[in-house]
Formats: sequence, C-alpha cells, structure tokens
Amino acid sequence: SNTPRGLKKLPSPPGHFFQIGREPHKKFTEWARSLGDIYGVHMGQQYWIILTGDKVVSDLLQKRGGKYSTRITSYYTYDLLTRGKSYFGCPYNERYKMLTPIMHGALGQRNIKENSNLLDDEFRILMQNLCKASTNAKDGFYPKYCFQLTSLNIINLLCLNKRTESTEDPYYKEFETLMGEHSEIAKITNRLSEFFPIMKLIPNYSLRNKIIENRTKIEAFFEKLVKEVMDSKEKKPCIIRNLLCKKDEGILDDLDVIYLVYVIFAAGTDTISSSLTWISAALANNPEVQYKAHQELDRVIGHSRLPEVSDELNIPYTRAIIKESLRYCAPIYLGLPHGIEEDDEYNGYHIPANSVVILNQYGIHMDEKRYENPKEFKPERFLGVTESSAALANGNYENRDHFGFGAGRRLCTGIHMAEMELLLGVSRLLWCFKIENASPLDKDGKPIPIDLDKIRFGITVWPEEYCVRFVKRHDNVEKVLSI
Ligand code: HEM
Repeated sequence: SNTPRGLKKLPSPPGHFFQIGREPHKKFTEWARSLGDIYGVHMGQQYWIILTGDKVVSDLLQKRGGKYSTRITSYYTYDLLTRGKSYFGCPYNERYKMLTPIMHGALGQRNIKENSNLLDDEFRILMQNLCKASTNAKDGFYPKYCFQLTSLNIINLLCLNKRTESTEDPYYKEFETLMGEHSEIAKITNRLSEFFPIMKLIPNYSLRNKIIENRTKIEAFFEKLVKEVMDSKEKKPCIIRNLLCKKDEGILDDLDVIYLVYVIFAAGTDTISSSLTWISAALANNPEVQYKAHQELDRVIGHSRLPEVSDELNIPYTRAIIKESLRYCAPIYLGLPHGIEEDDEYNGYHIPANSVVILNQYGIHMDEKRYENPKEFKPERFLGVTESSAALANGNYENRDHFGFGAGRRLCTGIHMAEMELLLGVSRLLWCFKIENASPLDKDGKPIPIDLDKIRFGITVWPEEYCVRFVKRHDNVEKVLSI
C-alpha cells in the first residue's frame, strides 16, 4: 500500500523461509535454489529483500554501494549484545569509515604477506596433527576439531603471539563455549519482538539477562587477551599492539579495542574451519578430483617438499578446487545482511527505506544459468580462472568466480587471509593425504556418500558430523612435515 505511484511492489518469493517447517535443511535449500533475481517479503514490520541474481547483486550492492552498504541494527544483537561496538553490525557511518582502514591494516594483504611464515607453520602443524589423529583413529574421524584448532591458533598468533596445543586446552574450550552461546542468543527466533512489536508487551527478561551475561563474559575474555599484550615484556608486534597504538593516539577507546579483537576472532575462526570441513567431505565424495590434484602436485611439487604460497599459479587444479568448494559448499549461505536506509527504485520496482537486503549466495551458486550442472562438484569449471577471488570480487560480476565473500563495500575484510589459508590448507591436505570416506558401507560394499545437504545452520553453516580417513600418500610425508 505504500508503494509510490508508478512503481511496482517487489514480487514475493515462493514460500517463506521462516515457515520452512519440518525439514528445514532440505526445504531451505529448495527455497534458496528456486528463487529468481529479486524478491521482497515482510517479516512482521521488517521488510526483507532477497537478491538471488548475479546481475542484481552487482547493480545494487556493488554499483550503488554508497546506498546498499549499511546494516540494519538489531536492538538485541547490536545495541545490547555488543553495546553498538560490533564492526560486523556497524551501520555504514562515520564510525565504520574510521574503523575500516584499521581493519584493513590488521587483515589486509600486506599484513598477511608479512605473516606468511606463521601461516606456513600452522598448516604444517595441522598436517602433523592429522597424521597423529589418523594413527589414533584407524576407522576414521570427523576432522572439524583439528581445523578449528588451526584457525584459532592463526588468529591467536596474529592478534597476540599466542598459541594453544590442543582442543582440550581450557582457553580453547572457553572460547568455544562463549562463541556457541553467542550465536545461540543471536538467533532470529529469540528476538521476534523486533519484527512483531506486539510481542514487546511481554517483556523478555530472560533473553536480556542471557545477553548481558554473555556480553560480560565475552568482554572479560577479550579484555584479558588485551591485557596480556599490554603486560608482555617482549613487545613483539601483533594486531592487538597496533590497536593499542590507535588507542594511545585517541582514535579508539578500550571497548573499541575489545570489540575489534572479538570481530577478528569471530570472523576468522569458524569460517576457515567450516570451509576445510566442507572441502574434506567434498573431496572424500569425489576421489577422481583428488586423483587429478595428486597428479598435479606430484608433477609440480614432487615428494620432497610441501606446497608453498609461491606455488599458487603453478597448481591451477588445486586452486580450482578451492574456488569450486566456495561455490558448492560455502560456509555462509545468506551472507551478512546489508541494508538500505533511503527509498530507491530498481527496474520499476520500489525498494523501501530501511529494508534488510540479503545476498542469497547459495541460490546464486546453484543457478544453472551461471554454473552448468551446479549440483556437481566440478573444479574444472574454474580451470581457466587465474585471478584471486579478491581481485574478481571488485570487477565485472560475469567474471566473478563465486559470491562466497559477499559483495560491494562490505566485502569480507579477511578475503586475502582466507584465500592464503585455504591455499595452504587445501594444497597440503592433498599433498599429504588421500581422503577416504569412512562412512558405513552400502549393499554393494561401497561407503555411503557423505550427504552434503545435511547441514547444521548457525552464523556459519557446517556439514553434519561425518567420518573420513586421512591416508598418507607416500613414505616421505612425515619426514617432510618434520623438517
Ligand atoms: C572462507 C573463509 C571466509 C568466508 C567465506 C567469509 C565470508 C564473509 C562474508 C560473506 C561476509 C559478509 C560480506 C557482506 O556483507 O557482503 C564477511 C564479512 C567479514 N569477514 Fe569474512 N569470510 C571468511 C574469512 C574471514 C577471515 C579469515 C577474516 C579475518 C579475520 C574475515 C573477516 C571478516 C570481517 C571483519 C567481515 C565484516 C565486513 C564488514 O562488515 O564490513 N573473514 N566474510
């Protein structure tokens, strides 16, 4: 009824993703795949716009980036849970513009290149851990926890030169618990009153208390890390030390520092470990893909050293596996919602002010017009693509490899770091191991393929627990890993 004259209301999507019902995973994926270019839907008083077409994503999020780069803030998850300090949730305002160069300084290409030795060490240790875990669990295991330890250690080392040896470490456990509680609280179903104001009549003290309790613990956890850096005698450079310099210059306050560290930990850990968990499952289901990668790695690298970052351009098939994984089984399905604060118009449609704008990455990644046979894991489709996802993300949408890192001015700040981690992680996994599906056998005696449609939703998306074996490919693996 509020659509201005001469403009059309956006079409409604087929079905409603909040009413997906009893088979949420299957229904969700069907829903996300079935969407066309652009839809609008009311979720109570909040209007959501869902972008599933590659062109519309480019037209709005990229080309009109000045308008479509804000976030619509939530009282519970932004104001209360992070005291309006979260970088993820920050509207596109002066504060965001002040914080962005600081975040790029911390996570940008330059800093990551300078720290490439650190990444190199951690991915060597990961391979050693996978060798050990394989010896202890001959029938296979779920590798998620090994990957989580690695991604956490990388962030730990970058932020404060600290690492932890095992997922049993109390520090690791505390971090896991806090972040688990955090994403549980942030679930949309907990804060329906933000969409249906009538529910505000029933005050939700229990949610408020849980949020404040989690916030207090999170702040204390990260405050302790900041203090460790302040108190350390060595004064080694690290991200927290750089943030503290910005505090001394009067640019940041204490809470800013705490919440920037929190964002780096939150954004940089689960995304990488979830990606590696997905990739291992996809590889276990596709031995022929592994075979081709093994041939490439044997030819280019040989058996006497590990793949390095500098090998990147010489191992195109391995790189194509990474791109295909971020298309086929990305750790994020619906991006982080963007927002628009003012009215706009697109192809005769009205885009109302204050809408949430969702990039349906999963839908685009399964679009047959864009990717032939999208339900197949086929790295070959990316063989001719020599540029990084970071370089392609800012160019013409038709040439983009995938939309796994979002779009426009809110594009993932950690994109360079993520690409380097995945390059080292995936090339070394394939160099060291044959990843075998260790699921129960079917009636023909073959392992039942891992069902990649069985997913666990959260802020990042995980495959359901599965079982694989990491079988060393040759006698030199352990020797090379110990150098
Ligand atoms: C495979 C790994 C990763 C994937 C798939 C991924 C994906 C994403 C996506 C989809 C967004 C939202 C973009 C948008 O709003 O359009 C995002 C934002 C962000 N990512 Fe990543 N990410 C990954 C790894 C990392 C890493 C390692 C870091 C660094 C610690 C990081 C830091 C961030 C930050 C700070 C933002 C917020 C950007 C903003 O709001 O302006 N990410 N990421």
